[in-house]
Amino acid sequence: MGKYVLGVDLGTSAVKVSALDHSGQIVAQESFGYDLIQQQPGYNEQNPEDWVSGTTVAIVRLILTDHLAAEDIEGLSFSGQMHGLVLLDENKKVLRPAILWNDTRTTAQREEIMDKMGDEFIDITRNQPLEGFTLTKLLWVKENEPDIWKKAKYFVLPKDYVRYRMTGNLAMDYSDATGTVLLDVAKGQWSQRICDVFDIPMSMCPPLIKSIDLAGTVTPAYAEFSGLTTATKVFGGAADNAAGAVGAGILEPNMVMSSIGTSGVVLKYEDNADVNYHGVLQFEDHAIPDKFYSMGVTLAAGYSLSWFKKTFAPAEDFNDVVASAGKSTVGANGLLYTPYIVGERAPYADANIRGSFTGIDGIHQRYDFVRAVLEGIIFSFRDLFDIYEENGGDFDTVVSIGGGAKSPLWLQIQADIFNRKVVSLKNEQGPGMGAAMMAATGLGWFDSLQDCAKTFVHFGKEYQPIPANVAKYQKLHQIYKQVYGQTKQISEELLDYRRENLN
Ligand SMILES: Nc1ncnc2c1ncn2[C@@H]1O[C@H](COP(=O)(O)OP(=O)(O)O)[C@@H](O)[C@H]1O
Ligand SMILES: O=C(CO)[C@@H](O)[C@H](O)COP(=O)(O)O
Repeated sequence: MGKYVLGVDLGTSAVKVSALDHSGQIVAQESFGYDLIQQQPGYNEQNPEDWVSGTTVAIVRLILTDHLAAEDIEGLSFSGQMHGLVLLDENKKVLRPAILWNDTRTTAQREEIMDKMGDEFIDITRNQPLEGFTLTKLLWVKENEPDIWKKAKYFVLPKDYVRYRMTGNLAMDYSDATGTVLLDVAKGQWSQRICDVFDIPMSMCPPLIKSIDLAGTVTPAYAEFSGLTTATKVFGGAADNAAGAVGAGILEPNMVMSSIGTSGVVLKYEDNADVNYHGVLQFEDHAIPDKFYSMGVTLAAGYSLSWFKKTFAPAEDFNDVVASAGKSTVGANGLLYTPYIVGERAPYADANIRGSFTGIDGIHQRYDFVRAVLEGIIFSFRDLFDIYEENGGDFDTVVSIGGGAKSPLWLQIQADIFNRKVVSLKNEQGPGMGAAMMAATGLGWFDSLQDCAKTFVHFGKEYQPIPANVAKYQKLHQIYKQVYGQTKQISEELLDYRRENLN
């Protein structure tokens, strides 16, 4: 039996590869960053080759720098940024840069889908056809890039492409397939009806596999490229939020996950598909066979903070900038931020809304702005909690994961705004941990992901809500909720201005 599994977390800002042993300890970790290509407002692309190179560099470093013996790496699996469209030709060569989950150019296609299918679409896929999801991107290419469309023979999602390059086999797991909005969720198959209505050949849809299924072994070519051996087994993996939920131990309905990555997510485990959020929240297949989860997504969570830091504090240490918010007050001395800087997905499915600071006063310091950004992101999560509460959601524990969970101040702000206990993980790598757990379970180290969680998932510090702060944040959230409606028209006019003045 090999000593290690690798969890490959293919994020939007970077790929992080973690090596774990049988006890779930992370023995080594390497990452490699890449950029977004943003050619126009609303456009977000990445080059799939950057994902392959980044993943390979991280694996090479694990072997050469961290001295893991390649033959000890028994298996690996993935957590992948969701929805991004990777189009391949008949030789499985990439046809254009991938169009990502946070790319919102596809409002016309979203409307076209709803005009043609309406509620039938939501009944089949359990989701609205939002700009971020893969089907709208497929239709955009079909309508705007006919030469590329003619050559397109297959589509996959980001981690599926990396897995294909490692194994030579094309596949997609169910958890990511739900996010394409081409899956008939009840039947667990690609939807013939949706493919027919939009004239998409079924042959473009890759074979479906489970997250813990074996997808293949490392090819001789990839072994040479990466230093891995051809004996290493590669397992399906999951959408990053499904993987994050596994890695955060979200395996019971009384727990909720709050993830602050580039995007932000509030996610709830769903035992069955009976609950219906009518597309207001996303509804997805879980990495755990025959289980589901629902979630609401804030498009720019960690991205808001990274944008702020890059723009206003480029030379400073990230931790110092975040910690400076401690010099401000609850409510950032009366400054409010809405994180709609790339549009929003939930609770407002609105590609044209843009962010704002409201209440700027001559007394405000930069640290108040940082605090307002941290709080504004969590107010947007609070909007999602409100939806769960309106639907009878009953939960007492929030597990916080993602890069944002590195900040103790931000974890306390979450506890105060959610008015619930917030726990962090001992290691904040929820999705990477989940990916490694899928490899460990696929290899038979454990009988199930739930069984694996007992050994691999360890909670860290608990943050309890502070009653005086809870009361203040409840008042501020009522004010925050007014900003969307009052900035909607202004945002649209400003976006029109930008589009007219593109150079
Ligand atoms: N020290 C920190 N404190 C708080 N937030 C941080 C810190 N470092 C990074 N972040 C946030 O974490 C986000 C990245 O989280 P991560 O889970 O790695 O994202 P992704 O999977 O999308 O690549 C960044 O956008 C940043 O805002
Ligand atoms: O679009 C979604 C979920 O529907 C995002 O959550 C992406 O899956 C990107 O995740 P991060 O890079 O922020 O982890």
